[in-house]
Amino acid sequence: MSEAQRSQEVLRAEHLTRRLEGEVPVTLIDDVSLTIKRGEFVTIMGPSGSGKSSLLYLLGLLDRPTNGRLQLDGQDTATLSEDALADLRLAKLGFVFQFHFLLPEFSLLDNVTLPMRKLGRLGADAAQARGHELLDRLGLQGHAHKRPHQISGGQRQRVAIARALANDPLIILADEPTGNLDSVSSASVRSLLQELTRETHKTVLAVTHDASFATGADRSIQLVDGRLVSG
Ligand SMILES: Nc1ncnc2c1ncn2[C@@H]1O[C@H](COP(=O)(O)OP(=O)(O)OP(=O)(O)O)[C@@H](O)[C@H]1O
Repeated sequence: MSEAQRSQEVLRAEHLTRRLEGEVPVTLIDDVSLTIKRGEFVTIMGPSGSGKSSLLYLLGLLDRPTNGRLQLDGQDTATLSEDALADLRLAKLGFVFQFHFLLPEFSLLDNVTLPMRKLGRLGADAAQARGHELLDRLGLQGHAHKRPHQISGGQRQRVAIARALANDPLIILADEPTGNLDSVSSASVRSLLQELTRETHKTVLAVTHDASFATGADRSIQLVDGRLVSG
């Protein structure tokens, strides 16, 4: 493989396996190998309990495999400490979950600038300016100083996307991002994520039950019983 091809890869999983030991051992993910390229919009689909969230957690460095290797942006992650993994997540990954996980006592702007303040790359003024820019981009202009309970569920999810974009991540990982939304808000969140891949060349990896998500995706990964069956 040439260097140029390799640099297009943002994630490379080789034989990833995640087993839970115990009286009755459970294999959540079973020998999954895949590569994700820069700018791809990939959905992860499959029946309930097939391991979609487990795979996303492994790919998002929120869990460690029992076997196999994972490279993020060319870096092997196996030997990294918990702190180093947290730093890598903060700098290179953005997460959107089914529940927004916004901090209720913080304004929307503070929720969005929090990851920037943690990373410390931008000064306070630049972080505020970027926070406003992201909220505006996501159709939340005029709401920056509201708190999460003062806006709708669809708007909260858009704030969660703005927060995921805060540190200009390489990859956005989304776990059922439209699972709690009505159909209109779902469509808006879906098209926002799709626009992001087109406009900013972000890579999006989304677990979803929503077939219309897959229609607009570059690729759909199918899981059954923790195994990759296509994609
Ligand atoms: N901590 C755990 N202990 C025991 N079993 C677990 C644990 N976490 C997940 N599982 C099991 O592993 C399997 C995969 O779970 P996972 O949540 O990854 O599936 P999923 O495809 O995302 O499901 P859903 O679509 O219902 O959210 C399921 O059978 C689940 O019950």
